[in-house]
Amino acid sequence: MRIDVVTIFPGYLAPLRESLLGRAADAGLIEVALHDLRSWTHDVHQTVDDAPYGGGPGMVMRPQVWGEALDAVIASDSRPPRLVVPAPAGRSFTQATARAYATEQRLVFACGRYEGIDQRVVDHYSRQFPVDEVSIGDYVLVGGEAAVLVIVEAVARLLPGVLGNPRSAAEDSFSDGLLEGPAYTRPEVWRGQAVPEVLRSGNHGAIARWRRDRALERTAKRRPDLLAALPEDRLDAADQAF
Ligand SMILES: CC(C)N1CCN(Cc2ccc(Cn3ccc4ccc(-c5n[nH]c(N)c5C#N)cc43)cc2)CC1
Repeated sequence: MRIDVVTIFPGYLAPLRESLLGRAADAGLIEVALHDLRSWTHDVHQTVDDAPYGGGPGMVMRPQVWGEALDAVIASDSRPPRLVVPAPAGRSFTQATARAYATEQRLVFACGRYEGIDQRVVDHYSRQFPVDEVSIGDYVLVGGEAAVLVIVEAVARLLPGVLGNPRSAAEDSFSDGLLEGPAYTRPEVWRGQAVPEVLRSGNHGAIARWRRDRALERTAKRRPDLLAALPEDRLDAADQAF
């Protein structure tokens, strides 16, 4: 997978080259290219923003510079892109979105700042490629860069060969629609707290049941919306207690 990120703060995306993603890049599983939006400005001040039509606070990012940048970046590789634009008003980015993006050959991220990017940029490219405006959560950030770090990590970990243990991605939260339950490791007792007996029993059936119960219990308490959204056939008779 090729990932291009256009931003006025390329240094913000440096973590994409660290650890998990760094190894994936070194292994050729992911190619990451960072592009400074200001490279496509033509004035001495490298202006990327202007006052909003209709008035209001803040500034909006100019369409001309984004158009020149995205034209150049998209043309730099033959793989067809999905353009991803993080935005507070975007559709929610979920694990299902991450799974869908993991099947793409190429993702191009447009990181806005200020009050966002002139809408005509999204409208223009939507006529040529799939374009998604996505939000990583119901809180307000200052720009799209943090969202790109989140999205790229959530997607990259699903790519074959990126995670040391592929079962992790298959069994983590949200994969079966539930939150995962509590996890434990040695020592058996820590500050007077013992590991639940069943996990040391060697009874794999009982362990699986206990883990399922804890996942259902936690989901019911913390994310009843996920439980309500589960298809009927995903809950068996033993689950009905939740
Ligand atoms: C004055 C008043 C009526 N306005 C009302 C609407 N407000 C919306 C507004 C607020 C902040 C920003 C800053 N910003 C620029 C680009 C950008 C990309 C993503 C995000 C972002 N924030 N939160 C997420 N989950 C995000 C994601 N993904 C934020 C971004 C842009 C836009 C702005 C203020």
